[in-house]
Amino acid sequence: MTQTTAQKPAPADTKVTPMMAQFIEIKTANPDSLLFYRMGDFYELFFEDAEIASRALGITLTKRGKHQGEDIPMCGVPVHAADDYLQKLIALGHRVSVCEQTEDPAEAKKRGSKSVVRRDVVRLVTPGTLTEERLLDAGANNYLMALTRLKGGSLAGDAVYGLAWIDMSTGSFQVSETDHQRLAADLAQVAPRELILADNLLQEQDVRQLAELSGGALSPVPRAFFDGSTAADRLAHYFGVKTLDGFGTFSRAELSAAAGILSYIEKTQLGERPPLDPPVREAGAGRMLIDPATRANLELSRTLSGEKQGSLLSTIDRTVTGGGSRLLASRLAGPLINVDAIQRRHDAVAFFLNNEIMREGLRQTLKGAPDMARALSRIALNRGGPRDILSIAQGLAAARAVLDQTGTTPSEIPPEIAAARSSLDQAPHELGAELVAAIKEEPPLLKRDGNFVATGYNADLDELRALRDESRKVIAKLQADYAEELGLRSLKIKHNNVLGWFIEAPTAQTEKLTADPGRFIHRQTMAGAMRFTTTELADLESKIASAGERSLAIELEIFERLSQAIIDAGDAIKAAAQGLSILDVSAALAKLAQDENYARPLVDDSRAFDIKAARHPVVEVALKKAGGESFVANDANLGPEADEDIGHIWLITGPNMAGKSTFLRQNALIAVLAQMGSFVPAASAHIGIVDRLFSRVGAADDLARGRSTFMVEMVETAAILNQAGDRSLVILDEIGRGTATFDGLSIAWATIEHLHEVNRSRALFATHYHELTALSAKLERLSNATVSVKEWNGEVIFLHEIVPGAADRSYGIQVAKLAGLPATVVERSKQVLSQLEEQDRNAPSQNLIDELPLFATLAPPPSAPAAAREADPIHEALGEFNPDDMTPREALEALYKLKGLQVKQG
Ligand SMILES: Nc1ncnc2c1ncn2[C@@H]1O[C@H](COP(=O)(O)OP(=O)(O)OP(=O)(O)O)[C@@H](O)[C@H]1O
Repeated sequence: MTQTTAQKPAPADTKVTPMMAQFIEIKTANPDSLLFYRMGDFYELFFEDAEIASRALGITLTKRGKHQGEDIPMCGVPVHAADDYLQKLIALGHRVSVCEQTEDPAEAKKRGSKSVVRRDVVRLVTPGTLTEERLLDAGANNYLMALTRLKGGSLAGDAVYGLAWIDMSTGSFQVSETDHQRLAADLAQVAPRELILADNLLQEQDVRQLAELSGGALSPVPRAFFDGSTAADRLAHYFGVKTLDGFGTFSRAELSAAAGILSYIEKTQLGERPPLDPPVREAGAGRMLIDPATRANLELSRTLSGEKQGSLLSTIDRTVTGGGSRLLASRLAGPLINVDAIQRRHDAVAFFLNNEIMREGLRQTLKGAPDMARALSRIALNRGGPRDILSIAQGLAAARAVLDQTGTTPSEIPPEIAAARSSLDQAPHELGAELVAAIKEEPPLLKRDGNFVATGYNADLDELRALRDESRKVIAKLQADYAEELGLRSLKIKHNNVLGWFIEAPTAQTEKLTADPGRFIHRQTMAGAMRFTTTELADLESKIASAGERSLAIELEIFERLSQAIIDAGDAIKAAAQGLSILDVSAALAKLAQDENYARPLVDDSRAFDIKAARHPVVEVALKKAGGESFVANDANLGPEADEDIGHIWLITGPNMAGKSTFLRQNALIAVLAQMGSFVPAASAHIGIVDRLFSRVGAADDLARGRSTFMVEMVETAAILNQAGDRSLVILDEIGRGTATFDGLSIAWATIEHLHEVNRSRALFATHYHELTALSAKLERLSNATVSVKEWNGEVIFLHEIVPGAADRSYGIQVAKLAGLPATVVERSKQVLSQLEEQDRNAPSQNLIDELPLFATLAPPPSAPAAAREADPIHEALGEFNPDDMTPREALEALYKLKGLQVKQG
């Protein structure tokens, strides 16, 4: 992430202008961000800030005056378009201080003609503290996270880590405690946009690496932010309570992280207090642990190339509101491990599956419901506008409508839905009705533009508006009167911001006006026209202006009153917004289950993993879209026999392209879906809680961190073997592929033994090493499975069906042929293969099994295969020919050559 470290300009010297002196003072106080310095209708940037911003935004770099004899680089962005520029800079990881004029320029003038308008930084914009609708993704949470470490914090004396994360745009606030091993998974689950941590902690190599892995912009802060001795008090002070007891109990690490994040918010929001929920303790142990590599490999919320499209989340997301989409994303990021909680979510989905008419009506209503949580947050931060009030009004109206829609049902309402309905019931509906009456249907964006309060809401306002409208009519009449009196049809009364109202007539026809300067007071001469005013017109003008001013004052007063009422009812509004999101998610998952034919999984505390006729949710949809062959469903059963409680391993061999990876991933995805509370793409599924999910699928270089493909593979495998337990689900695809055959085979071999004997996890292991299938003779919980293919006329046909047994061969060469490898290479590969196979028949790997007792030190690997037996010269010559490239003459010569070789061989 880019961090902004603009050079500090030298302190003010005697030669700097007063404005530059002010800039330098403010910049010195805000060194770690780009300073947007307000000048009239622009935000200007100077010095290195200007250079960084002009490069990042692609805007022109100019200069303005001199500082210590050097030109001052400068660039600027217009205030009305500032949001777009901010968005770009924030996306690039910069932080921006917004410095506004805090007094009217007229006030400054009163202090002397040279005095500078007062300015101050009113806000520090950072990636994790955004609230503006245009800067946020409606369907994604925008988390700010704090990480702190307590040395020797655990009972065993190990370090513990405190985590706190806030979505300022909705007010959610969570804390948790974790250890070094889980840390990466916990960071990945939240996927913060910005991560703050003490500067000394960030300097530690391994912490820094983990922090970088989180993907958020890193913001180092002073260590004092996390001071443990004052943490509880600071937290209590923020929430205006005497003690935190009412919020639950928190560990020292959690308190320190929570206090740290609040200090950062106070620093960036400069006094404004976002309406945060009290912190909720998220038991890290209450979620399925999915480490960052697994999360990425399974493409849960993004594909390996970083796209949302094609991820599991985008495939299953049928929500219709921003809040629903965010809730679905966070449920998918952290599947549960509590059976009751999971079943409650399944009950809610089942309910909407059985009540289709109700569900569709509900979804229709929700479609029009605005994002109340984010509007509320803007209002509370004093950044709200009339449209935010309207959002609350419409959101509360939707809550009312949803309550009615979901009230009557022949079946019993499940607890999750009943709880959501109850929060809708307790929403401030009276306030909602008042807001609906108060705000116009399409109000302007900014309150200072006025004209957003509905007619009929305030009598004084209506009267002033009538006066204003009346005055406009009077002006129209005045124009007609003057025109007639002076016989000037081209005379017009117009308005602009500089002159206000004025009379305008073509210069050639102004004789009568200039003849009566006492009445027609000259204001301006234009090319071809002259402008005048009259006392009558000036009177009318001030009437209109004061009516405008007074009505704006009334509107602003109404705005403040309604905003305060909304803030006062903030908790109930937030709860209602959450209720709508829960209903949206449950209905969306029901719709998904119906559209895609998903089944309700049975999740319990056993070690079962029995999935019948399962499909890969994403590949299935992709195949359907392509309109070609349909997805072939497959079973998986890794559950224990009746009297054991440990998992089984399936070793899957099979041709390339047959569907091994797809099969592996679909089973992992089904576990995730089941435990996040969704139905699953299978005919049936019985899953004993999976507490940790590990996957090592595919290979990717991590050159940025200096690791080769093979190194990445081994690091990930090591993590699995060190951490997986008997409640874990492990997916391993082609372990050892990235190195020499015998090294790879040996590593894969030992890995399976370890999984079977030590980890005892439920596991799926796909491999190209057919030698491994021999292990099933030794390991009683290891079964061989293969993907069936048919061979027809030398062509291979993939059936994508998983069946018991081992593959007889790889068909790699057939796949290579399908991929378009030159025919000569394909032919030559076949020759080499048949020779290698011949050798293998003489020294089968079955021997390995007999020679290697479990965990015995590996015997030195059999010597490398002797170079392929001296090749047949005729075959070799054939390999050199490429018929497509030959002239008829060359072809004839080739034929003679072959004949000659045959004669030689006798
Ligand atoms: N069950 C299935 N039904 C239909 N098509 C499938 C199925 N499984 C896989 N496919 C198709 O086959 C393609 C290859 O699948 P996959 O990548 O899983 O093969 P693989 O055996 O892992 O191959 P390799 O060994 O080369 O990595 C997929 O992209 C998909 O289009």
